[in-house]
Amino acid sequence: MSPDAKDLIPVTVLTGFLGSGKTTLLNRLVRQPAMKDALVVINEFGDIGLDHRLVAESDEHTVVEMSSGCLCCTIRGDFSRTVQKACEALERGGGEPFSRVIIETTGLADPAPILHTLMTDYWLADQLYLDGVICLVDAASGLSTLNAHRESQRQVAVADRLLITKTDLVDEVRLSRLASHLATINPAAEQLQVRHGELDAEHLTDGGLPMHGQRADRWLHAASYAQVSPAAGLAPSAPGSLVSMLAPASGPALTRHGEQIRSFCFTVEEPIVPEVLEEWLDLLMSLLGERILRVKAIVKIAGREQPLALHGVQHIFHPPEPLPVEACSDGVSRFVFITNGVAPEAVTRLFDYFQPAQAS
Ligand SMILES: Nc1nc2c(ncn2[C@@H]2O[C@H](COP(=O)(O)OP(=O)(O)OP(=O)(O)O)[C@@H](O)[C@H]2O)c(=O)[nH]1
Repeated sequence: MSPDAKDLIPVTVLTGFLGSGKTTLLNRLVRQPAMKDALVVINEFGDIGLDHRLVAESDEHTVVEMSSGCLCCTIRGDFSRTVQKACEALERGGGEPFSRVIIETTGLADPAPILHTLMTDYWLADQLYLDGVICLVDAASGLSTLNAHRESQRQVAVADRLLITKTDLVDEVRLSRLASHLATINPAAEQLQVRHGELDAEHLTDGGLPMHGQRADRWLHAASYAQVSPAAGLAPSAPGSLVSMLAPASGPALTRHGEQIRSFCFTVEEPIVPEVLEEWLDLLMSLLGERILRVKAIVKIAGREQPLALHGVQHIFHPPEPLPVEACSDGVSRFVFITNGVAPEAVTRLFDYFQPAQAS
């Protein structure tokens, strides 16, 4: 369902490695008038509820503490119940619904499971929509953290917006080195600099699925990525020969943890037959789902006036959202892939495999 078809509550997922400044930012944010009716869901890692005590100081806001473990890996089911209980309590008390939900992940979390939960949990998907993933990166330690921890790379890779924090601790040269490195992992994410958590709450909003043409461009940022097209002119691939493409290919250097973040935009000029789209994505996700960190697409379907927005994390896709016609005014479908070591050719060859044979 389209977010404006029903009053769904926007969700911001706030991620970033340990010590990157998430709590500092949240403490500032929750004091802004725009955040008055927000629900902040935080979680702890280990026994020290430092985050909670700090955020709880702001008594205008409902803060739900998850009592044990890490949101993304041990208490995913509880996450749904926690948000549900908070919403129901508010309703019983006659309060207005939450204007926004902010989920702070632990510094060690891979955000993908949280995004899966938002897409697949029946209750959550009926009440909330993802309005964006915001990732904090410490200007001083960000480069070494990215090199050493794959969670940190994944957090950056799936983000819609990157906040470079602690910019007071580094000079311009280090800052621009970090900014360039972040752009190689995630070329489309807007980068903002933040000192001591000072950020206008408006920067938390509008990272999610597009509701009108202009936002659609901003959401996809297709032009920021390396462009690839169907492998026109190449002999159709047998499925067996595709297997060789599925190994991580040459490209950006592997990190110590074997991650090789690659992103690209696959462009298809002609409207896509719905069955081709379905079969291609099915096979792609079943063969490569674990290595596809995020997919966003605006697709022109053959025989359908309204384009569709697609949005997936690993092998899970959000139900397609119909968009206004102007969101795809040139009729070209664009798929942005952020992957761990998937060669663009694997995506394009698989697509070609499902194309109807051309009469010679
Ligand atoms: N110099 C400087 N220090 C900052 C800034 N932002 C945050 N800090 C400090 O960095 C440390 C870590 O910040 P937190 O906000 O606790 O980071 P976090 O991401 O919540 O940390 P975890 O909960 O461990 O993941 C704290 O001592 C903050 O005071 C900044 O802009 N400049």
